[in-house]
Amino acid sequence: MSGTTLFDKIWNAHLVEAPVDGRPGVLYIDLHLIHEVTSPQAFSVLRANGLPVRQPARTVATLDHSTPTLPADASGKPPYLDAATEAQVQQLRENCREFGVAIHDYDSPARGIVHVMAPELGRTQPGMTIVCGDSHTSTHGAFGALAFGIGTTEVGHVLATQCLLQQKPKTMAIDVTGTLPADVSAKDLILHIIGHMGVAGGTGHVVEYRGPAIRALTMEERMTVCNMSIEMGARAGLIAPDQVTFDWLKGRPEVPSGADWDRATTAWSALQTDPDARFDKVVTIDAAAVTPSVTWGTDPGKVVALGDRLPEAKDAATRKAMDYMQVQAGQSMLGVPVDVVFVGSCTNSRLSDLQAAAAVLSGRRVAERVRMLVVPGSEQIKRDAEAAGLHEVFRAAGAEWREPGCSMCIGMNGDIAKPGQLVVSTSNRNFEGRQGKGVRTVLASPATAAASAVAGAIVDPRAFQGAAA
Ligand SMILES: CC(C)[C@H](C(=O)O)[C@@H](O)C(=O)O
Ligand code: SF4
Repeated sequence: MSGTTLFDKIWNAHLVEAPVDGRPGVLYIDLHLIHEVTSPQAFSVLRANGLPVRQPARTVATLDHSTPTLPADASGKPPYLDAATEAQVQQLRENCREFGVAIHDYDSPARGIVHVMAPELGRTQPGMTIVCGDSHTSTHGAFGALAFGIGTTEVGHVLATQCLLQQKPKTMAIDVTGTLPADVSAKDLILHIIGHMGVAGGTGHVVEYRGPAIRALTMEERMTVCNMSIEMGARAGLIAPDQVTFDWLKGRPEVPSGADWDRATTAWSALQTDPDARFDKVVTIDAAAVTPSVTWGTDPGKVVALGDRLPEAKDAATRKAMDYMQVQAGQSMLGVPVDVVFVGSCTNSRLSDLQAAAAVLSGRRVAERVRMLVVPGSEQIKRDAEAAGLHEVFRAAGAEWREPGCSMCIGMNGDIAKPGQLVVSTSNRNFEGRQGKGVRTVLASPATAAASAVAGAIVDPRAFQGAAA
């Protein structure tokens, strides 16, 4: 008999009832994260059926998508885009009060993008099952947790039962061999991987990222990688926990301490794929071959290394994407004029991301033609960044320093660009119109985004390393 994968270990430990004859299994959920967009209907269903939230202590709410990133006015009211976004926030507040769920409201020092704040609090822990009505729940897989997005109906199921009906996914290993070159980021790595796999390459699979290049990543970098797993269609991304994970978690508010910590780390250390375990699919990626990369099209699989030429427009979908993005087969993305730069989102809004952008901007100016927004992922990151003086670097360079939230990643709060504008964005999706009607999104690393803000056009950030003269 062959060994067991990390995925199977977590799956088996949480199975209340195994899937049989095509019927889904019942999976126990350790942590349910909720935000204002995908939870209102679920609470309405509970209310209509007279059901309580089964385990409020395993449910955590935050405000992120619809929250303004400009500070409140003199009366203390946040400047909402419209009545609908304000009502959404108010509804989550009321639902949490009525059902006894903890919410990180504006007065919470821990509020932030759901996939940023839960790890910060130490709510995200190895070996857990974690769900949220949000596709980028895959982020939490960086800790060796089985974490994936669910639909609003399922949010209701989990609220009511703390369980989820689930078909067993297939397993895939992505072995990242070698060493990532200096000045090439985790964002470049995951863009490269998605470019290689395509947007459907991971469909139906839970992907475990392995190998020396993954082991060498910090927790923040691992979160960036796992965050975008969904963009290749994967159900979830996973990285086995190790000392890097434990060091990052130790001392966080919701993490066990003392003897409980020792017991926890002993248990977590067993969360490894056995050497003889078999995956349904294995893919190998050479980290040494990764260079700064960006997207050129309207899905995250249309990736090109900076300086390389865009592919031929051989099908209608490619031609459509090129038309929308106003790019042509055979050109490079270097030198493409930039209107807006967005540094933020659950992919790249953590302290190290802001530091990478600040390192480029320090002593330099954002180009006249460019508007640049820097949006920390959480209140904690905002405090840490300000303590380190990063906000001053951004402001001195001419960038806007905002309040935490999803912001221009999706633009639900009103942070959008103008039709036709090109945004270099550190987020994870470049769909048509996502950052505003007719807006063209180019996904990039924080360093590439910041360097392009200075140049006013897409540039290779390696030309900007080191302090400005
Ligand atoms: C609003 C929410 C449902 C959505 C998601 O599921 O991912 C959003 O976070 C996104 O990034 O598109
Ligand atoms: S930052 Fe963007 S991708 Fe992440 S949860 Fe918010 S909208 Fe979704």
